[in-house]
Order: sequence, then structure tokens, then C-alpha cells
Amino acid sequence: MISIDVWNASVDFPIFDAKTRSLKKRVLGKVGGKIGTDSKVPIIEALHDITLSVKSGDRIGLVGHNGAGKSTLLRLLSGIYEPTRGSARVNGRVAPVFDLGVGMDQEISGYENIMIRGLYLGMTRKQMEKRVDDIADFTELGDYLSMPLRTYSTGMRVRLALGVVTSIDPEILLLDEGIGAVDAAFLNKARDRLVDLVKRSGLLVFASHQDDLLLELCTSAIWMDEGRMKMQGPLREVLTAYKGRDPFHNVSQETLDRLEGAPALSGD
Ligand SMILES: Nc1ncnc2c1ncn2[C@@H]1O[C@H](COP(=O)(O)OP(=O)(O)OP(=O)(O)O)[C@@H](O)[C@H]1O
Repeated sequence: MISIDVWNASVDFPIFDAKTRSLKKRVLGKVGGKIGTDSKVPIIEALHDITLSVKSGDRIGLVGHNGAGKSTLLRLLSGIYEPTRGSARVNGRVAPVFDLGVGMDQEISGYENIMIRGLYLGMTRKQMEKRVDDIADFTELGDYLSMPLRTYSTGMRVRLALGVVTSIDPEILLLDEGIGAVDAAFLNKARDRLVDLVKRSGLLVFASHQDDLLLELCTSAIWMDEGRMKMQGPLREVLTAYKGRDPFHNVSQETLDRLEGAPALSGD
């Protein structure tokens, strides 16, 4: 059974090179997280006392201001970060999609990068061999796919990365938004694949600042604030509370029906 359970988990980042008072003050003024001041070494409390239970079928959006702890929570859920206190248990194969460029090699070709990135995301070589033509078509990169990645523009790299990411079959999909650098027409094409990817995946947690993407991909949400879970529940309720207005007032009835019929977050 695919699931993620987190019990009273906190994640601290000690800042070893910020010992002086003035630097401490500067850090305190800038970030959205909370800085602990009772130890000699300043500590950023990126996550504080998180208890959460997610299971197969959940489609959860993470919302909150810059520095609220969304990315850190995704990294905790993926097993990349261990909790400083508390515990976390993940059952299922995780595909962490945080940085579209991770796992890409500048010196090898687009084709080779497709394979390597697929393996990094938990696919087998055989599975990737079956998908490589479809991914190549999707990217529309043509002969560039035989050239080293360092010859690509930023947008071309994102096309390649999106092609691979949207071709996998993850049990647990952890998505940090970062798909800005493609042109609008390509993003629309990627959107359809992204929606399909989410449908195929057993469980989704998606950190985003974009209401339209959250609406398309998620049914429930968690509002993070200063490293804590401020609210969790149906997407519309949480977004309305977070934004101070209902962001769905001009959304189609069909979409609203889909959200109404969706299961509430299992941690409720
Ligand atoms: N590796 C790190 N070392 C030190 N502090 C960190 C580290 N990663 C995150 N933080 C701090 O933890 C807090 C939470 O950051 P996080 O990246 O999780 O926020 P976020 O909600 O994803 O923000 P954004 O919307 O800007 O991406 C912030 O105060 C940030 O400065």
C-alpha cells in the first residue's frame, strides 16, 4: 500500500557561518522561516512539528509564502532529509521532481540524458528504451537530441527534462514547480502530459504558487506557514483561506464537480 506517514517531525538547518550578531540579524530579517536564537549557532527551523498521513489516491497541493517550508517538506517526504526530531515513513517508489535539471549531464547527448534521467527517476533501462522515441517526438528537438546538452538553450533543456519526467510511472510523485522557462504553446502541450502523469501516479504532493495548476492537478491542500501546517483540507477551502478570496469563482461547473467528488485528505 502506497503511503507516507510523518509524526511530529521537525527539520532544522544550523547555520554554522552565521555566528555574529549582525549576520544573525540580517538573516532574521530576510527569510520566511523561523530562526531559533537560543543556541550559539543560529538555527533555521524550516519545519516544525509536522504530523501528516497521506495515502494512495491523494492529490495534495502545498501552498504558502516564500520560505514557508514547502520544498523542505517535499524533501522530507522523499527521504532526502531526515527529520531532526520526530519520524517519517514512506511506503512506495518515490519520483522526486524538484529541479528539472538534476541528473542531466552537459557532455552527453539529449538521447543519453533521457535514459540517465529516467533511471534516476526510478525507471528501468528497458522501460526507458520503450519510451525514448515518444519522448523525442514530444520535445520536438530533432537533430539536437544527438548533440551534447551544453549546446541547448534553457528552454530546450526544460523541454527535454519535461519529456522525461512526464513519461515515468511513479508510485509517489513529489513535484516542486519549476516549469517556467518554456514558451506558452509548449507549456500547454506539457500540461496535458503532466495531467496524465498525475493520473498515473499513486499519490501526488505538489508545491506551487500557481492556482490554475493546483486546480488542474490537486484536490486537497496544505497551507504551510513558518514551517508549520497552518491548515489542511479540500483545495478550495484552503486556497480561499490562504488568499483571502475564493480563487475558483469563475471556474467551470465540471471542474467544481471533480473537486467535490474527490476524497478529502486522509489526514483530516
Ligand atoms: N539547505 C538549507 N540551509 C539553510 N536553510 C534552508 C535550507 N533550505 C531551506 N532553508 C530555509 O528553510 C525555510 C523553508 O524553506 P523552503 O525552501 O522549504 O521554503 P518554500 O516554502 O519552498 O519557499 P519558496 O516558495 O520560496 O520555494 C526558509 O527559511 C529557508 O531559508
